[in-house]
Amino acid sequence: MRTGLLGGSFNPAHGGHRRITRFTIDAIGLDEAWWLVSPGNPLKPKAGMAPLGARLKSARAQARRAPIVPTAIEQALGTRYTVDTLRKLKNRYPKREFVWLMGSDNLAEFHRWRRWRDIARTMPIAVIARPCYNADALASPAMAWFRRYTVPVSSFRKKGQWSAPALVFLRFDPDPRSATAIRRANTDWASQYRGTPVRDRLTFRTIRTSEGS
Ligand SMILES: Nc1ncnc2c1ncn2[C@@H]1O[C@H](COP(=O)(O)OP(=O)(O)OP(=O)(O)O)[C@@H](O)[C@H]1O
Ligand SMILES: O=C(O)c1ccc[n+]([C@@H]2O[C@H](COP(=O)([O-])O)[C@@H](O)[C@H]2O)c1
Repeated sequence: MRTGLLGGSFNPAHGGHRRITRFTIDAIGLDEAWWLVSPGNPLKPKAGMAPLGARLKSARAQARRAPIVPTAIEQALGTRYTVDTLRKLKNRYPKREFVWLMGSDNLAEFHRWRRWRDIARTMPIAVIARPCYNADALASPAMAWFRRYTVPVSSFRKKGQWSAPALVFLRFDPDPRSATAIRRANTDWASQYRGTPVRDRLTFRTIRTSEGS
């Protein structure tokens, strides 16, 4: 099973997440993608972060009828840093072939992530172009290191084992949507997702929608 992993705050999930994920599934030949709804991005402030359950519910709504599985598995694994999450996921699902997915805004900051080169050695990475961030991403310290590992899309689609480090840069119709814009327009977006707890379909855990993550 070729599985893409899109980590994020999903505060809230939006149509841009759905669109880039579906494009990526088609472009690099994935069976499905998991959205790892983060208990808390280590580089982002806690203030303004909606409860994990509400963010997971918003992800469920956006993933409907698509081969996308939203999950709060990092909470179950007890991990915050991506390097730890990916190592544990590979141990837990040894038969899956994973690829890490992220928008170009994250590539621009990637050199600040804990042990980012180890992340790159753990699994291949697909970066999705994002309006306003591509120039910074391509000029970033991480990209200077990745340059020698950059591969064309066609090599991702080939059958057989993926190798790492490998980075593919995907350019689709740019999608300007962002969670920041949604929060600006509606500071209380999470209220529509309050109420009944949400069951994580991957971990079978039940997560409340009213409290901090
Ligand atoms: N419109 C988009 N185009 C490309 N990548 C995107 C887009 N929106 C989100 N992503 C990527 O999806 C992942 C999860 O994003 P996240 O949940 O942080 O949403 P966001 O819209 O970037 O949020 P915020 O505005 O709060 O930073 C990240 O890798 C991010 O780069
Ligand atoms: O591991 C790190 O050091 C690290 C630093 C910043 C962000 N991340 C991960 O990057 C993903 C995108 O986060 P975000 O908040 O930009 O949507 C999410 O899975 C975070 O846990 C990871």
